[in-house]
Amino acid sequence: MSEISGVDITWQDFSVKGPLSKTEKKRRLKENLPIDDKVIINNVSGTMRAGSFTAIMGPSGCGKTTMLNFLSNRRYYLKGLKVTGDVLVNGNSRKSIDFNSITGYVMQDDVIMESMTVEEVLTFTAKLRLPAEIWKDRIEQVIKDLELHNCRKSEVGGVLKKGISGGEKKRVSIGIEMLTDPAILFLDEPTTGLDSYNSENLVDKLNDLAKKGITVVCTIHQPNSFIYASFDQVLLLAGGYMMFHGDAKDAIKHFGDLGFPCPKFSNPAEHLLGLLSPIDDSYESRMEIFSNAIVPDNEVVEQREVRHALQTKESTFWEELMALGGRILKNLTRNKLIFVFKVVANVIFILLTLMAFYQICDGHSSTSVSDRAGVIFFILVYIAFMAVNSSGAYADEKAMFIREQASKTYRPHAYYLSKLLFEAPVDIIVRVLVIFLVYLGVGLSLDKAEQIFIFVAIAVLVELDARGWGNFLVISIPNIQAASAAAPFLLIVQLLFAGFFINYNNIPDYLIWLEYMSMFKYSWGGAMINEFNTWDQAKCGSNPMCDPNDFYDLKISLGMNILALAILAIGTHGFAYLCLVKLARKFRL
Ligand SMILES: Nc1ncnc2c1ncn2[C@@H]1O[C@H](COP(=O)(O)OP(=O)(O)OP(=O)(O)O)[C@@H](O)[C@H]1O
Repeated sequence: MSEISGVDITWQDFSVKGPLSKTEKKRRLKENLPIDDKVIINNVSGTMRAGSFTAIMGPSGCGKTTMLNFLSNRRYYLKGLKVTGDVLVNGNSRKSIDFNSITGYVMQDDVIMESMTVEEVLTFTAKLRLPAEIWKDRIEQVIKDLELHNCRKSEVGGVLKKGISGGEKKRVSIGIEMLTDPAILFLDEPTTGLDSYNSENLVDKLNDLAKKGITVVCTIHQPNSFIYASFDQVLLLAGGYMMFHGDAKDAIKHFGDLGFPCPKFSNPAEHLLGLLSPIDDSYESRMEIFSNAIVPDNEVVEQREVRHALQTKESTFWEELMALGGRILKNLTRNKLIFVFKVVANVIFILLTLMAFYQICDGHSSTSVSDRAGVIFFILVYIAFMAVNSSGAYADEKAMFIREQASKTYRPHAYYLSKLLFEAPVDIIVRVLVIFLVYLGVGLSLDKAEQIFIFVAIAVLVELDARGWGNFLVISIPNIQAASAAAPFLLIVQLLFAGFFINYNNIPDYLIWLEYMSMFKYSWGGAMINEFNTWDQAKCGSNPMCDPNDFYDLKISLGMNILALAILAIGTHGFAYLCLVKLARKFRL
């Protein structure tokens, strides 16, 4: 590990107030009590020294996570709260330094690309954030420090595919943050979900990192006695106060001296949490004793330079695009099941369509006109529904995107473009093959060779439009289930106003804007004009249907329909991209 100039972090007069819950507000209103904001943390100050390992502990709801968010500057998570106080780093105001570049934050959940190996995960971040001369050595160092040799070539895995263990996964999450050699490492409940062996092992590793000069700060729920003994510092929060901050061993003595000794053979952490939790009638009196005995932590830190020992870099757009593209391709080739499913779904579609509509369009009767209109509509609808669902990758990767944005690993436009250039083409190639086969099989017009190519071009634009809508929904709606429910609804509305179910003339004026936004209006209209381009009305007869342009009120030219589809594609992807930028801004530190 490179030499870190140690960093002391000081917080001064930190207070947090938050809105009352609805039920509490109702109760207070009923009892004529004031309904002011509740105090979550009340004017606390203190310092964590370089090279210390501090655990923030306290009963549920005491403000541990809020405190960690404040210290680590994760402002988005403090939204809705009234927060006051300052943070100093080596005696300098946090605002005066690039705080993000000297910190790492490990989220409670390990959000890592499941199909990649441990080494690939580390390489992805290292290549983007570190200069070419050092990234390989740095990966080796992190693997050594976090003892990841045994699993370096193993896939991370997930719920459906067994991969590395939970403890290893957590160490990989820490490793990603450690690549840039941060001076301060924040961890939100790092042992949650781990068995005691893995928890102890992890805490050991964190202790080792602290011994190398890093200021390690974590929140923790109920550590066992071995883990408690591994902390050098504990910060105990309860009832809005910092009840204790200092040596973990001194905490036992402090509360013992106040008349609450830790019983023999019991877990000190459990004993302390029991004392600080409202579990019995004597809670109020205990709190009074503890708050009167608070030793203020007003240690003055002399001002000194904040120096980041390791040189990091800002990657170029091209590097980001290539790294993201490589990750997408690895993910695609390793998730064979998804690929197989897509191929099978398309093959079934071809077979069913050909069984139902084989050469149905071959004819010159009025029935053939409605058959052609129906088949064209059916193919376009199929493409749109398949494409709108392909935005799932954005949903699966949202948490990972947020983590990577918080550490500014790449820019949102590189991410969005990588999806369009590396993920979409695989689907589009499959779809083009399907459309060729179906077009020939159902017997759509081949009077002019370009007709089939124009139809394919229209279908690809529908694919892009639907993908744009899908991306927009998945990125802009925070709830994935709500976004999935909205996608078919959005398509159904566009279907209704395509001109197939309701003739354009019959659409009420106040709903006309829905017609203009319908990708089916332009794709179906364009494909119909293309299909009947060479139509010989004389062979069909006098049935009104024999003049499809007039019967279906197809007024927009083929070129204009294609242009409208292209504008819709640019518009929907543009909106989706803007939502992605907004999402990234929320979480970028
Ligand atoms: N953004 C917010 N808006 C409103 N209230 C909030 C917000 N964030 C936290 N709170 C409230 O602040 C209090 C402290 O929450 P916090 O999550 O920090 O506690 P915690 O000690 O980490 O809890 P736990 O151990 O259960 O995770 C809770 O009452 C919570 O409801």
